[in-house]
Amino acid sequence: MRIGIFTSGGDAAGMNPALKAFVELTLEKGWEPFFVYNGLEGLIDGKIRKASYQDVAGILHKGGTIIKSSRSKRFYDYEYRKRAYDNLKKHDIEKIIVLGGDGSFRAMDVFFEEFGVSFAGIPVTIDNDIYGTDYCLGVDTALNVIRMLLDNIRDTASSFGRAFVVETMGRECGYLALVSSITSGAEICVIPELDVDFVSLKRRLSKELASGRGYVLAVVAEGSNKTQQVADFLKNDLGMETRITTLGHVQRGGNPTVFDRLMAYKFIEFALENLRENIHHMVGFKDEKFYLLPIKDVVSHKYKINDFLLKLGRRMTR
Ligand SMILES: Nc1ncnc2c1ncn2[C@@H]1O[C@H](COP(=O)(O)OP(=O)(O)OP(=O)(O)O)[C@@H](O)[C@H]1O
Ligand SMILES: O=P(O)(O)OC[C@H]1O[C@](O)(CO)[C@@H](O)[C@@H]1O
Repeated sequence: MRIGIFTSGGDAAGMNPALKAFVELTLEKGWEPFFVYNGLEGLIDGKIRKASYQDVAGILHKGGTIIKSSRSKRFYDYEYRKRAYDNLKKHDIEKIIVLGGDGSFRAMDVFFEEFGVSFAGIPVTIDNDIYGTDYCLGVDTALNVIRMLLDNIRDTASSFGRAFVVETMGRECGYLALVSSITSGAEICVIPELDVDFVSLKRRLSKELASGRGYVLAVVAEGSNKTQQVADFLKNDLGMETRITTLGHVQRGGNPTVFDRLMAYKFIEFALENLRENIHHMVGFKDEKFYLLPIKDVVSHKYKINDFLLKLGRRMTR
């Protein structure tokens, strides 16, 4: 059997370990692994090549994706999806594994409906915002990168007695900011999922500053659109010298953590075990178990951060 794999949407650490696992496990099964380079764009342009052990040697520790990723305007048009299908047929590729976010799964579901190409989607995004899975590959590495950066910022914040507002990525989802706030001991956490009570915040932090607090760390999710507002609050309401740090794309890079490397293998193994005829599902990880969820269910629901984490985060919003 010939199986293709591609990476799509925002890259995340864990993609390379997953590609390595894919090639090794596919060959072990006596199947033929193919790389589709450059995501959906490469599928349209026929950038498809048989993969070998050599291709995946020495990539386990690398962030990003050695086969490149893309977002594709053309894939929204039937004409280009047909071209993509013809490319797969040319190589006799029967099934696909896609490493990406729910946008990429949606794209492949449309493709499945039109051409019957079976596929398994593995959730890979630093945003950890996909319905049906507690964990998306790459989020652990991103959280560790953010942790390191927040520790560094704390060093300078405490040295100067300043307030820092640190903006994380995550699109509309506050997961990265929330978990980072909790695990870095931030004083303020602002995410789209929680309301902020600036009056209570002022009361609490004024008291803390009066009794010796030397600096303030606020972590703000990009999706809340409140970075400037929080900075203005710290400056005007608390009278603190304030700086904003937007972490940006540094959060997407870095070598994958042990956890992401291990999970990459587990996701791929489960996907290959279940890559049967007519599969058009995502491999989810819930309650410590892997399972399959139809893409229709994935894309018709919104991911919700679990209540326990939200409860911990709420203490930093007031
Ligand atoms: N309904 C659709 N029909 C055809 N193609 C689609 C559709 N939805 C998404 N796509 C394709 O999937 C690509 C990837 O989607 P998107 O940019 O949302 O990234 P993602 O996979 O969700 O990853 P991330 O959000 O982490 O960057 C889009 O650029 C587009 O080419
Ligand atoms: O790389 P781009 O196109 O600037 O996209 C950035 C977006 O991608 C992500 O890094 C991953 O979805 C988001 O957190 C962020 O909003």
